[in-house]
Amino acid sequence: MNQSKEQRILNFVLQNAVRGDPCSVLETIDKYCSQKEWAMNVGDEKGLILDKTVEEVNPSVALELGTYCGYSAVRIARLLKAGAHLLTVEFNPEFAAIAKQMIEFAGVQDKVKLLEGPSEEIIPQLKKKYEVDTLDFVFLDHWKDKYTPDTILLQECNLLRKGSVLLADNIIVPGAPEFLNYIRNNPRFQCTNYPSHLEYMKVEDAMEKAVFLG
Ligand SMILES: Cn1cnc(CNC(=O)c2cc(-c3ccc(F)cc3)cc(O)c2O)c1
Ligand SMILES: [Mg+2]
Repeated sequence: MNQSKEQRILNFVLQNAVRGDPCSVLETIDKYCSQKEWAMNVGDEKGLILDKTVEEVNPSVALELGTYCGYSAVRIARLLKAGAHLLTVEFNPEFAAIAKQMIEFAGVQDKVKLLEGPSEEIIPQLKKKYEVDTLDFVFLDHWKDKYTPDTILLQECNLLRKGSVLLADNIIVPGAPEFLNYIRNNPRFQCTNYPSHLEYMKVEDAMEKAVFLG
């Protein structure tokens, strides 16, 4: 059975990156996906916006929705302080299997918990099953039509506190118009737009930061 693109990306990392070196893993994925096969990792340009936001928040508990191959999980985890951790949710079992290996190869597995399943089922379990109190940082990068329902669900489950920071990818491409309308017109969020480009392309994209005001 021929390999998936995601398997080819993982194999390229296993053969070309330095085990235990997250930066090497990120560089190698970006090299493959810019030169050989495009893939929907957040990439190195929007990745810098993600880095700056994570460093500014310095989260103890972070949540990522949409793991894919684990690129942004490695990107976030490499910046977390001792004792901090990232919970990352992936619905697609093939992607989750790739991401698990990517996270372990990068050596950040002690900081990352990969949860496989639909976000709408996992979010209501975070407090009791995963011992989360509140989330300091949330990276939204899954199905774009799930950004809004999942943001509402996070609030309903009391997982956000005053100052919790949401960062959403793909505001322009593929686009999340309903989310943008919801979050920018919601007085409980303070929003900031970060213009950028679609990963590995000259196409315009953007990220949106939304701080929960409590
Ligand atoms: C299958 N699947 C599992 N997770 C997801 C959620 N992610 C996306 O859909 C996603 C899509 C694109 C994109 C795709 C085609 C295109 F022409 C332009 C952009 C870029 C991204 O950064 C994304 O995050 C999809
Ligand atoms: Mg994305």
